[in-house]
Amino acid sequence: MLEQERAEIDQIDQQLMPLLAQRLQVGQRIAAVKHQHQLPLVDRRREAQVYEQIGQRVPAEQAEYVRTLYADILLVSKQYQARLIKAWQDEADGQSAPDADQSKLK
Ligand SMILES: C=C(O[C@@H]1C=C(C(=O)O)C=C[C@H]1O)C(=O)O
Repeated sequence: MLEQERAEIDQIDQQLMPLLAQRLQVGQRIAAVKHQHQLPLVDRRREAQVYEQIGQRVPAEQAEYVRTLYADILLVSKQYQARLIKAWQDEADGQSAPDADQSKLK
């Protein structure tokens, strides 16, 4: 019982997990550009495009669930980028302690 379905889910996860890691990896490159050019971390217009694509790619009855999943994917994506940018900034500032200089906190 359920072996077949769980094997299917395992196969899907096998594709999905590396793709999620790859997505974060591309985010790392985007973060580097944002750091280099002092661009804001969050881009709401781009996020709206991502959510819009869900409506085009997912059956209507599942779109709401996929949107919820993407809210987490985007959140983690931004957390990851924020951590990278902070580390690069600290490096550029000479490894100052995180709260040693309040003026550097965003
Ligand atoms: C990856 C980016 O950074 C943020 C994260 C996004 C994402 O994970 O899709 C989209 C927009 C930004 O808020 C980006 O700017 O493209």
